[in-house]
Amino acid sequence: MADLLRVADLGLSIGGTRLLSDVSFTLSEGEVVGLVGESGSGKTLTGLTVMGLLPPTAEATGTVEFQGNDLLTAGPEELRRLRGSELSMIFQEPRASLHPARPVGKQIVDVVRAHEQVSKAVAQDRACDLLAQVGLPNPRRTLSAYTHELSGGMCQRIMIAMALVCEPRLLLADEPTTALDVTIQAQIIELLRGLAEERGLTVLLISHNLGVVSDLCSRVITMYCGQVVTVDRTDHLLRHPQHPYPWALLQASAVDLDTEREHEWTGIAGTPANPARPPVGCRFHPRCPHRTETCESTSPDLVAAEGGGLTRCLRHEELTLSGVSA
Ligand SMILES: Nc1ncnc2c1ncn2[C@@H]1O[C@H](COP(=O)(O)OP(=O)(O)OP(=O)(O)O)[C@@H](O)[C@H]1O
Repeated sequence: MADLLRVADLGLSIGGTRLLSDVSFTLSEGEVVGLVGESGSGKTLTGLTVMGLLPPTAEATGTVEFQGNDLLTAGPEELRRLRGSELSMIFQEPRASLHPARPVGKQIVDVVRAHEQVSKAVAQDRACDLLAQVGLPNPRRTLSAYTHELSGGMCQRIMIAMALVCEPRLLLADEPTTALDVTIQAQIIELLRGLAEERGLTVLLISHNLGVVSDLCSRVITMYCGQVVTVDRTDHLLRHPQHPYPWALLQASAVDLDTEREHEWTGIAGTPANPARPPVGCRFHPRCPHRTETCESTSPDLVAAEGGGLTRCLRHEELTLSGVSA
């Protein structure tokens, strides 16, 4: 499959503070890929960089190639056009992204009419179709509802409907289920899975939750302290992590290998390193049970690992880290 997105050596500073370094990964057409890591590891900033939604004081280096065009050198007009036609992003708190004092139907109609030169009546029919496609019962009635009349899961379905207006090729979903209860989380994940399969939509699912990611994604990118530390197939990552960080994430989240669901989050010992002041050497070394003196002084590159993935661990060839036990 052709690469839809190719991020290479991405670095990002905001207001002179370095927050992302050497972020590299690819997404193929139609792939659903997870981007995981603890809070502050740089997942959202990576998504916002792809969308061109950074604050004015941001400076990005490297390349973010989408369908062969470098988004980092694209002008604001071109980025706006892409966001209106090829790229969409949904966020953690859907209610916060919707206007509380306007019926949701009007808000979807606005988005439709911002993209297509159609009458209000046609835009309303399109809004209704979209609500049906994201599994909302009674779409006509939902169009006239306000957010306070809808559940969090319904609001997220509406945000997904809005993200689909432009029929994007790539959907960035930033913690789309975190604010929802477990049953609704599963329904939203099923919806995303269906959309990816039926539309060939490429999805980058940003989450700290390995259970959610392992349910939906064929590959997983792990970030720590502003860097990508592994890229691997999900099944391989769960059984044979090639880096002590995803290994620790797996142990801490206790993913059950039989169901591939996360049942408890206990956290990793130690404090996440701050990307603005990263440790010398391997950024994970202060929390790594396998560190050596070399890890304290030598920065590892992202290199090929056993199983076909990539890892940023100096000791990956000698360590045998087994995944979580069922
Ligand atoms: N606009 C900004 N200005 C300065 N620092 C920022 C800005 N946005 C994010 N950061 C910092 O960059 C780092 C990465 O943030 P980011 O939001 O990408 O992390 P994350 O992995 O998505 O975490 P979370 O899961 O909590 O959303 C954090 O240390 C954060 O405080």
